[in-house]
Amino acid sequence: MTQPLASVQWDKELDQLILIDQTRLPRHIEYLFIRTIEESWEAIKSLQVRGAPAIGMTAAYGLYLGIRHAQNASRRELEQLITEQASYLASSRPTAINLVWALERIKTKAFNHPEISPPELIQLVLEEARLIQQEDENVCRSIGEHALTLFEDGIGVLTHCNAGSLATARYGTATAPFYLAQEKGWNIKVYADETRPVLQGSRLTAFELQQAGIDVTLICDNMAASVMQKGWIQAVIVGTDRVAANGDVANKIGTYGLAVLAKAHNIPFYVAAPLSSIDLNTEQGADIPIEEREGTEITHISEIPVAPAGIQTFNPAFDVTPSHLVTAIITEKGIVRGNYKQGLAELFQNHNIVELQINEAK
Ligand SMILES: CSC[C@H]1O[C@H](OP(=O)(O)O)[C@H](O)[C@@H]1O
Repeated sequence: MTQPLASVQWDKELDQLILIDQTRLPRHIEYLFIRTIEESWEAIKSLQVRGAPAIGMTAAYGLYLGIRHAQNASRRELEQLITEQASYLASSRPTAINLVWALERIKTKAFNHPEISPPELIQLVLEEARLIQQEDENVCRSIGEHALTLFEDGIGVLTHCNAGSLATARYGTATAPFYLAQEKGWNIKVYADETRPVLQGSRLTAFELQQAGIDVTLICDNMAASVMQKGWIQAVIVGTDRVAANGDVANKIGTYGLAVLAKAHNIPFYVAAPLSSIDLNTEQGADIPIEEREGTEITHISEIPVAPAGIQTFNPAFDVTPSHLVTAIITEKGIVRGNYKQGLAELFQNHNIVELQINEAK
């Protein structure tokens, strides 16, 4: 098995962030050397790095890049700068809660240490960013272990978009059970939706699973119903950008349709959700801000026009799946079913997870 590509790496020697440019995959494996907060913001905005956990990590490192030269600032000036730079990074994409979760986690940690000097505070921000990345790999593996209790050797599983190793520190969330099943010697047959318009499924999920030697079949989004009808799919598993307190799930556009199809075919529909993607401060899915992106993502593929010039477009990057269509939410702390409002709240309470007070422009 080829080790999955690490989409986000911190270069300690050169004090820089190294990203795989995911807009160039699968044809070209190219790296971006990020040295400023502006480059971090642009990498997130342009989907050079994408995937909720990966953009959270990138924002965390970007915050450090945005303050690292303020060694001579006063403590008060530095705290003000951290707040301003975090707000700037949060403006890059609105839906994935991991972005603001990572920034709020760092701010909370930093501001809870009034005794340390500005240079020490700058170093603390970097150390917390690195901790977020290190934890994410273990979180993804734990999600995979819990997800495997719901799968069997030899089943067919459909997934959407890329909630893979490229979207996280390693393993992915929705793809974690595929990597762990391979370690166990199981053969799970993965069906990957291409995921129009940006094609994260064909360009990224199919790429990374094929590289890993995992049995993956690429299908167009409009083929999902047929493969379900043929009986090839025993489960659907997707990632998420944000789970609301009631269990409604924001994820890549097309996820809601898959959930309806799964229900119609009596196929379980699972959501792999790290706690960092669960937002108990947002009551319901209707309150989750849905990013709308440029119409050129729809009208062009690799800069080749596939629609008439000037055509009107509607390009929401995400949709919301109501909780009643979700069979279970798989987290690193366990699997939640049924009454999600109660189950998610209990999960946080039982594991002493402090829900960060996230202030975001709605
Ligand atoms: C674990 S990745 C979660 C989520 O993020 C992706 O969106 P994007 O590619 O626009 O960043 C997709 O919705 C994944 O399911």
